[in-house]
Amino acid sequence: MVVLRAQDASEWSYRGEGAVNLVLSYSGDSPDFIGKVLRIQKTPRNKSDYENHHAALTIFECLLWKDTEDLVASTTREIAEQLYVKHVICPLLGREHVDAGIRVIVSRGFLEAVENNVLRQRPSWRVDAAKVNDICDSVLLISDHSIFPHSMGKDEFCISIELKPKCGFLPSSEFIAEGNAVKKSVTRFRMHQALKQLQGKISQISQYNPLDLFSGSKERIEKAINDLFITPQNNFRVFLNGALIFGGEDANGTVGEEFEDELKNVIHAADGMRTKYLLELVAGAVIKSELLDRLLEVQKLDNIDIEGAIHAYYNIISQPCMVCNDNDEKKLSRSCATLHSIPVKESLKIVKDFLVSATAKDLSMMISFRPRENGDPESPYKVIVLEPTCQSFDFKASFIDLDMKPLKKMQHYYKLDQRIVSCYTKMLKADRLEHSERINGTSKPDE
Ligand SMILES: O=P(O)(O)O[C@@H]1[C@@H](OP(=O)(O)O)[C@H](OP(=O)(O)O)[C@H](O)[C@H](OP(=O)(O)O)[C@H]1OP(=O)(O)O
Ligand SMILES: Nc1ncnc2c1ncn2[C@@H]1O[C@H](COP(=O)(O)OP(=O)(O)OP(=O)(O)O)[C@@H](O)[C@H]1O
Ligand SMILES: [Zn+2]
Repeated sequence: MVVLRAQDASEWSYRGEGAVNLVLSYSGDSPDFIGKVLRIQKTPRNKSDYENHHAALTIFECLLWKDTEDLVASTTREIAEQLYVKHVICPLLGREHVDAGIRVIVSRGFLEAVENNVLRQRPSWRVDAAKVNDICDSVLLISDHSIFPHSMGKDEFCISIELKPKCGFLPSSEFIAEGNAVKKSVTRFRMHQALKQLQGKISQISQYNPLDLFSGSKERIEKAINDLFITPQNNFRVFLNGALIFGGEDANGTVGEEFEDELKNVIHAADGMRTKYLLELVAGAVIKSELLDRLLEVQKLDNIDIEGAIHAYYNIISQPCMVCNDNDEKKLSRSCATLHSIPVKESLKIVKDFLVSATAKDLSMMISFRPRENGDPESPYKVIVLEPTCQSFDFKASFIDLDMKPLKKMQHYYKLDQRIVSCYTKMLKADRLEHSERINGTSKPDE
């Protein structure tokens, strides 16, 4: 069995990270690791924000996932996470687009050495927020979706686009309180932008509309990709041969000659045209891959919204419902109370579906392209043609970041939802008062 030790750490370099995991790419020559990345769990420095990520499923989570093979028998959270992807997510999103990965044993020395080696490449706010969880004894080894396996010769190029689409539909649940009706016409993404701006998390509101990306319409998809490019935030990144060339943590969306230059070996077009053509290529691949149709179905497992699912959550944990307790009947939608008399089995289904949907609303897609030479033999990949340059590309699309969301997060989801709506509604009111003319042109519903 392969065990990664301190002396192996130098072969792994920083690829990226999110809130929970650090991802490293491989630069050594072991056939076991070529074309793979390691996904290593982090732990928050301020532990009070989270559970201990290493602990296995809680009692109520065991109840929730009891029908899912060996998931509940997992002795650590890492094992449970991997089985969740394998048994729950893969069948829903398609095995051909998901790699559940395998667990690799690591020594504490390896984790410490890796942490030291990558420290300078990590964004400082991510370093302040979390460190490698060195009590983990295994990490996940998964395919590096930003390259094509066994091909990266000197003259070969691969360009990959990472998209985080977020929620692609508007909820229509009867459990949404009257005062929150705006949720039915404005996307969660758009409303969340307002809160993030207020919190100083973003400097510019993104014009990206997830409904465009999921629309199936070529023009709207192209618009969505353009908007993502203009304001990438954490929703859009570009990698060339596995190295980040656009977007990322401190992305400000500056479009420059440098980026055009980087594309030279991939898109054969005149200066000033390559970025445009790349974005067209991405839109074409989004349509051709049909991945978003499948993703949308999974997202829609959340069919009663957090304002309904929260009541089912309290049924499961057998505690008085804080939402019903805190609100007088008039504020809540009339049917909420009925959710407290449904059978446990139904509550479990509602919450399970909600959490699976939460994974689908937070995942990212990686779409990778490799130029095909004329006369290339048949390809195992899909092929797409970029009309303006007459180039054809192999392309593949995969989902990443498929984490199981902790059951305990249900309360957080409810509170965040209320905060997002309330912030957006207040902003609208303030805007109406102060700039009634301007707002008339910009607050149209998201459809
Ligand atoms: O709640 P959201 O929509 O803000 O999503 C969170 C993401 O924020 P975003 O708005 O995409 O920047 C957030 O992303 P960032 O840390 O902001 O890059 C995480 O993905 C978080 O999931 P987890 O806690 O890592 O399991 C995400 O939490 P979940 O809601 O998916 O649990
Ligand atoms: N299989 C992969 N192939 C190539 N790059 C990857 C892969 N998995 C992750 N990455 C890169 O590493 C980054 C961080 O990974 P990931 O999104 O899984 O972290 P996370 O902490 O779980 O994220 P989040 O904050 O959304 O929960 C990704 O944004 C992506 O750029
Ligand atoms: Zn309730």
